[in-house]
Amino acid sequence: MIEVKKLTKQADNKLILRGVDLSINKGETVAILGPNGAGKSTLLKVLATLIKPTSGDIKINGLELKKNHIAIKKILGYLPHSSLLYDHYSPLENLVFFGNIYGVKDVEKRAKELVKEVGLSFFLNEPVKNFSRGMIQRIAIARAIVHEPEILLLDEPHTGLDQGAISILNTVILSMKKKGTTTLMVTHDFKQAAEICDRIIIVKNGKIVDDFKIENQSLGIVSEKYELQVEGVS
Ligand SMILES: Nc1ncnc2c1ncn2[C@@H]1O[C@H](COP(=O)(O)OP(=O)(O)OP(=O)(O)O)[C@@H](O)[C@H]1O
Repeated sequence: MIEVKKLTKQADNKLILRGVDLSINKGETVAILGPNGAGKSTLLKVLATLIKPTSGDIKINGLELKKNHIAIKKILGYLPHSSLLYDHYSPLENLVFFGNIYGVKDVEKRAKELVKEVGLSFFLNEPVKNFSRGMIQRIAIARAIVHEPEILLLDEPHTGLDQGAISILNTVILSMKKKGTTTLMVTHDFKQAAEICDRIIIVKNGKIVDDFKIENQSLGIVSEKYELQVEGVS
């Protein structure tokens, strides 16, 4: 459960988030859409405890973010724009390294399973520096879920992935959803948002301007509402 009240974020005299109120239930898969510069990544970074809000309250699983960021970090999986991987390490070494930080049990077994899940077993021991952007993104996704987080925060997860990898990622997100994981996903890809999310939030100028549930993977409704809110087309 994520509860955000009157959240603002200011940087360099610019108000990036202007009073965000948001409540997300356990197990929901939520897409955050919006134009460039709307504040989507900033919202995700605040929730990921990477940057501090200027004002407002955030509670995650009933814990206040301000006071409990270490406990909260353990239940979060965050995929930023950059992969956070070590270039000279292989996928196995990277995942074992990050798994150990989170105290993952049988970490080598878990790492190998994840590399298989993202379809890169053949490259298990190759240094990541030799990988393509899409391959790096696959391992970055594995890194974000190595500790089986309760909450997944994904910043443009589909970017750079080929069709095969997109379907692997969607399978990973949906299978985590079945286990009760809550996912927030910033994306520009309406098709993927409609396909795997059950709720859409539209952010514009640092505010939530629409928040609705979708059923039956309805891409049409997503595009229609986005155009209405962001491009002012009715
Ligand atoms: N640390 C910072 N200092 C100053 N301005 C910042 C900072 N971080 C972000 N901004 C500005 O805040 C605005 C929102 O940035 P953010 O990255 O959250 O947007 P976004 O909605 O994720 O955009 P995109 O779709 O392009 O990734 C942008 O104008 C950005 O330049």
